[in-house]
Amino acid sequence: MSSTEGKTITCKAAVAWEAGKPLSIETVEVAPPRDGEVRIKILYTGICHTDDYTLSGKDSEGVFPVILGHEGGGVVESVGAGVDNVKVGDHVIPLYTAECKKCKFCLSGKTNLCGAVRATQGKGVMPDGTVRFTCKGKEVFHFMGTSTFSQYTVVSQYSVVAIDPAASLEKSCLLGCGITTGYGAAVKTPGIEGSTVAVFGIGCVGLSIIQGARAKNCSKIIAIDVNPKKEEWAKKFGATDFINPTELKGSVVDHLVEMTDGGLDFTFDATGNVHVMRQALECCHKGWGVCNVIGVAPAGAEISTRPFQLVTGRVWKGSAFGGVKGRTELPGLVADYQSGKLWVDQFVTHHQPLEKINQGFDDMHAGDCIRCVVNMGFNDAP
Ligand SMILES: NC(=O)C1=CN([C@@H]2O[C@H](COP(=O)(O)OP(=O)(O)OC[C@H]3O[C@@H](n4cnc5c(N)ncnc54)[C@H](O)[C@@H]3O)[C@@H](O)[C@H]2O)C=CC1
Ligand SMILES: N[C@@H](CCC(=O)N[C@@H](CSC=O)C(=O)NCC(=O)O)C(=O)O
Ligand SMILES: [Zn+2]
Ligand SMILES: [Zn+2]
Repeated sequence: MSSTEGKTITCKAAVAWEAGKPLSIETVEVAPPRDGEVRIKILYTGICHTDDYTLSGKDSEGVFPVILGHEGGGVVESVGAGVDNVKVGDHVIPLYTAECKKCKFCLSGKTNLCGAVRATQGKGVMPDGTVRFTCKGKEVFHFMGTSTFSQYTVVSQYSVVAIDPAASLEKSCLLGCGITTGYGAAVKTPGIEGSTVAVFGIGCVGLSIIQGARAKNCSKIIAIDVNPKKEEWAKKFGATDFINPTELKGSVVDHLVEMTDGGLDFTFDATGNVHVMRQALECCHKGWGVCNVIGVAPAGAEISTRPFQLVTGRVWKGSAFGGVKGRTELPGLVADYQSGKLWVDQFVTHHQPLEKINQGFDDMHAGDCIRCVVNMGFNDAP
């Protein structure tokens, strides 16, 4: 039993008081976990573009004040009644895509989406409709069921998975979102083995798609990005070609169709730009090309194309968290990282302490950052 079990913990967190403003490092109170909940000491967290997107005010589910963050790694501090999937001291990764293993979605065998906590998660509250965070006497909302920008957070038992304690949490926290999202989206695509692939947007997600496509021996892996610095990154991860659309005379779609004798077998959008999503569909091969939308677009944005693109056999689909079931499959990805099969360390380009988390957001915008890992400030962190 930990000395803090059953008690409110006072700790540091980065609070987003309102949209469009920098985060504020505050002293917050974190209430004990209730039935079916887990309180986690967060040691490290990545900063994902989705945190930035919600902070910007463009997220239709955005609520403030809130503690953002969903790419964390930590240690279980205490558990509420009825929790049997993790225990105090376990090394864990919080899961923004929960897995209850008993809802209609989880039992369908068709999706990694889970219905157990998603509705309350989207409102920034725990499954019982209340919050565990307070700051300066005000209630603070949760984010994506994880809120990893706090030294301690509370999550549903369905939103956490234990991993091998021998794995570095400083690195494997990135499996909580970006790497798993891209790698899973690629390797779980039926028929991708040996095929031709185009990846739009070469950030953490895009590089992870390339990594997955390489693992599946794709014959052509074309990386597309408007940032010329991404060519070296894309080639390092396994891209066979790189295109900067701003350097082309004609359209990127025409160029890709010509390069691939009629179009790609599989394409992926990892930009969040709806115009790019259209390009990613329209460069697919007639009759069978499949476009997977992964990027998150602002509230109100819509995708469009001529229905003829679909009539002639192209498919538009999407995926969240790479189609990966977190509690069932994430420990396997951690094992793949430990064995060297899955690159993770290579994604970490920047580090910041919690006090400088806003600098981490600036790093992300600078164009040469793949992932910034934030150290939450525990001197005993492994
Ligand atoms: N569906 C899901 O489960 C998840 C979705 N996301 C979303 O995926 C997207 C990518 O995330 P990150 O890799 O972290 O972002 P990132 O910002 O690191 O990478 C995006 C890349 O797209 C490039 N880009 C921007 N406009 C472009 C254009 N017009 N054409 C080609 N390239 C362009 C940028 O230069 C950048 O390199 C974001 O929208 C993020 O919110 C992230 C994680 C999970
Ligand atoms: N709140 C947003 C939805 C954002 C979104 O699509 N999120 C992805 C994960 S992005 C991670 O970095 C996701 O998991 N989607 C599935 C889900 O159930 O949320 C909005 O309202 O647009
Ligand atoms: Zn993310
Ligand atoms: Zn479920």
